[in-house]
Amino acid sequence: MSILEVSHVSKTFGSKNVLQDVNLTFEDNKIYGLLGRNGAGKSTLLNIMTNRIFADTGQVKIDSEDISDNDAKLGLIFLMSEVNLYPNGNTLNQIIADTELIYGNFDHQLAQRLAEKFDLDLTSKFGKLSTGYNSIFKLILALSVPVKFVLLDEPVLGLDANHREMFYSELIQSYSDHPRAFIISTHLIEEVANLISDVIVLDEGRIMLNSPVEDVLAKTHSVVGPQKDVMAYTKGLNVIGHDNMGTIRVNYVYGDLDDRQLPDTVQLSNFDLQKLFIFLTNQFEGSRHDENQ
Ligand SMILES: Nc1ncnc2c1ncn2[C@@H]1O[C@H](COP(=O)(O)OP(=O)(O)OP(=O)(O)O)[C@@H](O)[C@H]1O
Repeated sequence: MSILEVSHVSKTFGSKNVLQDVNLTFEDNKIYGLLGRNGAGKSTLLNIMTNRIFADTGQVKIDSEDISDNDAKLGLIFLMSEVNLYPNGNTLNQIIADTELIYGNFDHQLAQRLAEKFDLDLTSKFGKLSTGYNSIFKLILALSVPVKFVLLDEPVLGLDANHREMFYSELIQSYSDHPRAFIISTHLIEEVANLISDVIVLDEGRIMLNSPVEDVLAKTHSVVGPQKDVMAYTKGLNVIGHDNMGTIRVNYVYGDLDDRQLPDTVQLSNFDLQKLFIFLTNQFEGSRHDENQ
């Protein structure tokens, strides 16, 4: 198994601290979701992880070897992003041939099958592709290169709902055929929630959450019932958000519940990753500072 390690990575642009002492470990048999609000530093991190830009401090290593200026290790990582690295005048077939020169062992059969499935003509010129097909082509490359770490930065940009579904199912198929690491940076949390095994939340350049999805969801509790009972039950717990529906109150708790007695009037259930993300990254008005607690 290969391990990709990000150690103490920091990056500033001008006076802005975009990444602050980021430490992460990726195994090559998991699908990671990299979540964060706009400007959180996700693309910067992915670019540093592929040596496209340099960290101010810190290191990125694969199996304990620094990746910078290390072609053997860089050949194990592929980043798909909205940045267009390919000449507009080249055909898709030419770009595939060039990609194979860099990464070797390109899965032509898969690329051909996917091109047919998505109705993409590989003799087209790259510069003539629509936004959606530009993404589709780059996704086909990402699934067909023989790397251990596939980094996808906003992979479904411009894809319609049908094409997004098709892509997610192909990703799962490809992963089960050849387990490797996928690191998916996206704002479409609901769409990837069932796909990812681990979730990483980046907030203002710092890692706020880094855990298996299963563990994270097990710590989410929505506590529903009459206002005063809910407030009493959740006193002292980590309430990260709330809703009021008339006299009914929902408090959203993140963390382990202790053995306190649940009143008959109050019900507990879990809530989803998207809601958790919204609460944790403070997109919910008043979520953090609940004056009633
Ligand atoms: N080359 C650059 N020069 C100056 N500032 C930059 C540069 N690249 C990124 N930034 C800034 O760094 C911050 C993080 O940007 P980044 O693109 O990494 O965030 P992100 O999480 O990918 O955001 P989004 O979800 O909006 O794509 C932003 O404030 C951005 O303006």
